[in-house]
Amino acid sequence: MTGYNAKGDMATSNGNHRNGHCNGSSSNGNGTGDRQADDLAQENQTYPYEVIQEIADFIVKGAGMRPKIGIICGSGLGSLADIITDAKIFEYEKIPNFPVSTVEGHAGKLVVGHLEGAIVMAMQGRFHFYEGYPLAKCSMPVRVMKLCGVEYLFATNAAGGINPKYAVGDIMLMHDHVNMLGFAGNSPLQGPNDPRFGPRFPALVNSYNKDLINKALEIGKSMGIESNMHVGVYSCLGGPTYETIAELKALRMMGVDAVGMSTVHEVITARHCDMKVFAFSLITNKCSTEYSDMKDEEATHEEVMSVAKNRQKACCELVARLVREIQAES
Ligand SMILES: O=P(O)(O)O[C@H]1O[C@H](CO)[C@@H](O)[C@H]1O
Ligand SMILES: Nc1nc2[nH]cnc2c(=O)[nH]1
Repeated sequence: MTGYNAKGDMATSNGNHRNGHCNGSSSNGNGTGDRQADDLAQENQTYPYEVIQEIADFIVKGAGMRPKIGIICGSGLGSLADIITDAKIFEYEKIPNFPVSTVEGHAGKLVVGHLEGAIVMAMQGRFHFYEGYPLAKCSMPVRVMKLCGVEYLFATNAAGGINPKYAVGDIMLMHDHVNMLGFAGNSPLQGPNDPRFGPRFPALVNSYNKDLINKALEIGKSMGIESNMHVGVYSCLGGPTYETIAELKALRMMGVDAVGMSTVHEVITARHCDMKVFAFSLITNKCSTEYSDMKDEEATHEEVMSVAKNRQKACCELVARLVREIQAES
C-alpha cells in the first residue's frame, strides 16, 4: 500500500495527535515515498487514482462483496447503516489512507453488506471541511465507492430549514444545490484532473436523479409522510458556525431551502465520475430570517442529533424502500 496523506497531521476528537497514514510508515522504508506523496498532496490536495484503487481493493477483498449502492449517513443518522445485514464493518482508522471522523454523531465506520437484496456500502461518518480536511479529502470516499463498483450514491444530511414552510423533522429531497464553497473558489475537483474519474469541466444541471426523487415521493406517500416531505435546494457553508440571520436572509433570497455543512462536494465528486445521485436533508432545526423571531433560540448540535434520532425510523424506511426499488429494476 502506498503511504499517502492528502494533508498533514490532525488532532482527533479523543485528543490524540494522529498522522493521516494508515500506519505511519513509509512506502519505501526510508520515508522518501511518504514525503513525495505529502508534497504532491500539499500541491494538489488530490489522491492519485492508484491510491483510491488500493483502498477500494482493500474494502472489496475484506468484505468479499462488491457494492452497488453507497450511502453516506448524516449527523445522527448512523442507524441507516444498522439496517444492513451480513455486514462487514471497517473502522476508518483501520482502512489504509482513510481520514478519521472527528465529529459527534459520525461513528467512523464503513459498513458493507446486504439491504433489500442489494449489496450496499454505508459510511457511518462523513468528513467535513470544518474538520480541517480539504474538500478533495472530504469527498475522497465517494471515489473509493466508485472503484468498489458503486453506481448509486445516497447522500443524507441534517440541515437547518430556511424555507418557512419546513418544520423540524421534515425530509427535503434535494433537487439542486447552491455551492457556497464553490463561490469562494473551493472545489473537490481542484487540481489536476484524472480523466479516469471524469471530465475536466463536468456539468451539474442534472445532478439529482429525477427518477429517484419521484420514486422517493411515491414511497413517502405510501408511508403517509407526504405532508412532511419537500423537494428543495440545499446549500453547504463551510461551518462550523451556524448562520447569522443576515446570512440566512441572503441564502433565502438565493432560493435556498435548507442549509448544512456537507453533501455538495460529495455530490460534485459523484457526478464527476458519473454516479446516479439521490440526496435528502432531514430538517433538524428551523432557521429564521427575521430578527424579531430570534427569541432565545439558537441551533445546537445536541438538538440536531436528538431530532435525527427521533426521525431515524422514517429515514431508514425511505432508504430501504428506495434501495428495494432500485434492486427490483435491475
Ligand atoms: O451534514 P451532516 O454531516 O449531516 O451534519 C450537519 O450537522 C452538523 C451541525 O450540527 C454539521 O456537520 C452539518 O453539516
Ligand atoms: N450550516 C448549518 N448546518 C446545520 N446542520 C444542521 N442544522 C444546521 C444549520 O442550521 N446550519
